[in-house]
Amino acid sequence: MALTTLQFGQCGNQVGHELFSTLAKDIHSPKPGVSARDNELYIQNSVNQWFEEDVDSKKLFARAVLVDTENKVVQESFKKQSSNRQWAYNERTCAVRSGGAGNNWALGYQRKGPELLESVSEALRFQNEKVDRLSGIFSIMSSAGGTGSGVGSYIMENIRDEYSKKAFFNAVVLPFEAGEVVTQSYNTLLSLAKILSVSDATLLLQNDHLHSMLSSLLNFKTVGIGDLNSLIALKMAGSFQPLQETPFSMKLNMSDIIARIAPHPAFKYFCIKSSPHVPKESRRFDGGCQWSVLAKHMRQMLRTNILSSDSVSLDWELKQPSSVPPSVHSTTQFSCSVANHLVTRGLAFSNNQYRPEEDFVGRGMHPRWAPENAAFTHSHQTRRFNDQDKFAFLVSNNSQLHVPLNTVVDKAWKMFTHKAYMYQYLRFGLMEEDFVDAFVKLESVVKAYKELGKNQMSYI
Ligand SMILES: Nc1nc2c(ncn2[C@@H]2O[C@H](COP(=O)(O)OP(=O)(O)OP(=O)(O)O)[C@@H](O)[C@H]2O)c(=O)[nH]1
Repeated sequence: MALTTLQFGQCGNQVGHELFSTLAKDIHSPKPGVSARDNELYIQNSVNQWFEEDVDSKKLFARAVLVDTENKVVQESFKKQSSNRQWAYNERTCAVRSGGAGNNWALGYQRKGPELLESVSEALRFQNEKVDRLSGIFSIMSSAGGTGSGVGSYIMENIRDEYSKKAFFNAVVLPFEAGEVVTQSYNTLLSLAKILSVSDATLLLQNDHLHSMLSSLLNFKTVGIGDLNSLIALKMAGSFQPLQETPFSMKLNMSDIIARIAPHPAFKYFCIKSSPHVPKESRRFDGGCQWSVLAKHMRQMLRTNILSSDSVSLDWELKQPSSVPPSVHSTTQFSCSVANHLVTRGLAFSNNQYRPEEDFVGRGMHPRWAPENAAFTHSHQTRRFNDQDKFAFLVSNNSQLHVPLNTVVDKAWKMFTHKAYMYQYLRFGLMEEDFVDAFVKLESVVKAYKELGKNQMSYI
């Protein structure tokens, strides 16, 4: 099953580059921990999903289209790969204009998007006609600038019909709350609202949260953009690299996961939680941790504080799993999930000792309308990942997602009531009604996720 990745703007291109580097590193892992045959099968599946392989040189070419309104980042991607012998981009799959999009969704959506549409469509066709079975289109962008958000939403909207039978999903990087772009809340609001009607599912990635993970779990003294991207790429690759059929877990590909994680049109967002993130020098730890401990730790990440309606009380993703069972406060409860998909990678998983569904399926963990067997799925892959014996990922669509979405709506609304920076958008043809429509759409999503949270049950 093949996917084509669309990389939009500075962030989309940098994250995309890091994703393909992580995938190539995983493919070429010197210590896969499985038989040569199983390793070969995994590599074949992974290459088919993400890359084109040159028959003679065996070099991998990313099945990607690079889109930007400035040449710089795309050029840098090509420069970086001249020293990289494992994989490359194909030069025919770039769609680039000059001038930038000035951190303005309206400039990106109204001007630059239409200018780029034809070359993006051509580049996509060039990539896709080489593929036997295309399963989906995966777009990556940030929401704060003008290109990722504006051009990204315009292109997604305008190519949707051509790929109406394919999984169509995207990853959006949300800006730092104390962000560097003054109009970032408007851009985020407008792009999330637009993408909502065209994407089957949207992975939300929060720069602030990723930053906290790197500083508190991996002890980074300073965190650069490249570090954030490595973590994003790790989460994506860990969740979407090939999985295997076992007696107790399901072999799902990326589009199966998307269909399961966002089964309802009102709940199309998801996040990826992962553990354990261990500094290299203390890697001894991860092999010693039981799968049951790791899976229970992942479940803790679904806890919220019932005394605070707006925030997650203790973020368990910022803690290392401990072999001591967590002490649980009566003030915490599980957030209600539309769906959770647990991916475990590494040492064999035996369900004689532990069945994760016992921890992830139960009273109040899912809305009443969600069939319990579909609301939680588990997939395993025995091949080692990221040079660790055990790594778990939780792809989760749960009520906590209302928090980052609500923050965006609140901040944008405060600016909108003062008409702040509106002229920048109106001069590119946007109208106040477009903002009002976007607020209505996103507020209804926030409300749906908040209501979902009311299904949650106190810990018993
Ligand atoms: N995680 C991550 N965030 C990034 C990266 N590059 C930029 N950002 C964030 O993305 C937002 C800015 O968006 P960009 O992608 O730079 O902008 P753009 O889409 O290229 O749009 P224009 O600059 O207006 O043409 C800010 O919130 C940055 O913090 C990156 O490589 N990784």
